[in-house]
Amino acid sequence: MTSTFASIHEGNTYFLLLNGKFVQSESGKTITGETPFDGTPTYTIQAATKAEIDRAYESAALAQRSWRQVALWKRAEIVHKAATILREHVDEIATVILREVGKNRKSAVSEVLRTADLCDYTAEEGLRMEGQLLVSDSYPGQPRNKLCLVQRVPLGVVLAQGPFNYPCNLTGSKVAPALMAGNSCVVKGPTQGAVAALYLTAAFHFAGVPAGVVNYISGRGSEIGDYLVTHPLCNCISFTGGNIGLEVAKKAHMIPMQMELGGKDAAIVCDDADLDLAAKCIVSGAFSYSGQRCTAVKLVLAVESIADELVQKVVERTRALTVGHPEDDCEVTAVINKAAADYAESLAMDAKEKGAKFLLEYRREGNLIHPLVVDRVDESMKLAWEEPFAPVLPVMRVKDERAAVAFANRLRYGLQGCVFTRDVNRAIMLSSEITAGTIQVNGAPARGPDHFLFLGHKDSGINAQGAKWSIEAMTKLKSVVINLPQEAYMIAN
Ligand SMILES: NC(=O)C1=CN([C@@H]2O[C@H](COP(=O)(O)OP(=O)(O)OC[C@H]3O[C@@H](n4cnc5c(N)ncnc54)[C@H](OP(=O)(O)O)[C@@H]3O)[C@@H](O)[C@H]2O)C=CC1
Ligand SMILES: O=C(O)[C@H](O)COP(=O)(O)O
Repeated sequence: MTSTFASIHEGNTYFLLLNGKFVQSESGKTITGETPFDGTPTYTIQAATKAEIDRAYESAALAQRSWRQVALWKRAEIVHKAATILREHVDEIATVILREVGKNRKSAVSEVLRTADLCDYTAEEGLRMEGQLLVSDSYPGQPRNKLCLVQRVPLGVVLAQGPFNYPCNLTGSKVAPALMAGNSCVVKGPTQGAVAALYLTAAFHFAGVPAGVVNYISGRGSEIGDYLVTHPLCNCISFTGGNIGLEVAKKAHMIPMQMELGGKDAAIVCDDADLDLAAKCIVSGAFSYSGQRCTAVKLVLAVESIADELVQKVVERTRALTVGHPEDDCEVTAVINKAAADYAESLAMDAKEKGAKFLLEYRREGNLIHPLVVDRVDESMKLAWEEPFAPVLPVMRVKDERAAVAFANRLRYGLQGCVFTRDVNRAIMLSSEITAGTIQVNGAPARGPDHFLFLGHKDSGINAQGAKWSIEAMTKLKSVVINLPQEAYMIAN
């Protein structure tokens, strides 16, 4: 059976989507990716030109004028259809994710299905995007002779830029709410993950959005990124990625932004914690998808009195992790590329040189770093502060939970964190004092489920994500005030 997606590529070469057409770039330039795990060629994508970026934005701006007047139920019907298309092609798309970003098959399948669920939920959330009616006499001294109708209105063209680690889900977490809000999209996929992001974008095209409502651009962010984010027809930037996002935010003009950036999520383990639970959450939190999650546990702050016992449990569980090829559903696989592996290695070696202890043998084959627990990390080490985005877990021992909170609050990031304690009051008190978007109590940091609030404080982001909040982030408020000739009270009897 021919795939719905047959027209997005020719053999191994994948196209741009401009104004409803899948095309090769006029640049004649392409980029061929390689698998993180064995360096074999994956797919060839287009290196778009500035003129093609202009066309994408122009098409999106024009199409949005009609799209914003498409009935909400119709928009929802199309977004639901996109979810169905994703489910119908889950294996095809999961294979692309596995090859492009080295995610094991089970997790890749889960990412696609999670994205379909996100689309369905967002469609329903968009249908119920409430307005508001205000009456003037609710304000002191006012008669009821004014009615204020408040609505959310679309921004126009949303630039949707996702990271490599969830090339389908984090692109979908932008496109679905953008469309439900009445916006159109220019999608720029991560170069490693570009084809998965193209599949996601194309799913909306095949679901029936009018030409120009979704457009897809590929090419190196370092080459075309500035042009994309400063484009005069860009009305909103929804960006997920690393510190580059901080630069993007500074370059962008006065437009709304939804920025989900890096994290250094700390796990605070109190002296009354359930250490088996804490160890389980820390190991899964630190090493799933090889630590390449913004919400990965990236620092353990263990109260000294329980640190030895906790570390022993963490090491035992870490030793049991499966390490190897994503096709074998191994939990730890190669990180995205050599530069990422080199960076993580440099952080680990810097810590070791400054006195930290490797509790497992350091092993690396190419981009595959075996899970490593680094104990007795202190603030002189880069690993205490920076984001490895790899299977390297630092443990810092602290006097008590107050010292743990104090250190966590010195981190530049404020995405998530987690607290392990049996005392709910203590959990609430500590969570309220930690400067982060979300604190998980007795659980690992996580963005999912995708209708939950998800946001970063400090250098971890601007604005918020999560079905409802993403729709809001891609709209503005607008009001119409009806001035009545005299007071008017609606009555029922
Ligand atoms: N808070 C969150 O929800 C998440 C945060 N992250 C963070 O992202 C990082 C890893 O993901 P990664 O993909 O490497 O992130 P990057 O920041 O490297 O890339 C994110 C996106 O920005 C693009 N880009 C690169 N340079 C520029 C530029 N100058 N202008 C505009 N866009 C540009 C990239 O394109 P290209 O691929 O072509 O370089 C990609 O599409 C980690 O720091 C992680 O913490 C990841 C996932 C979720
Ligand atoms: O990109 C990421 O790292 C995701 O936002 C993490 O999502 P998860 O916590 O649900 O895996």
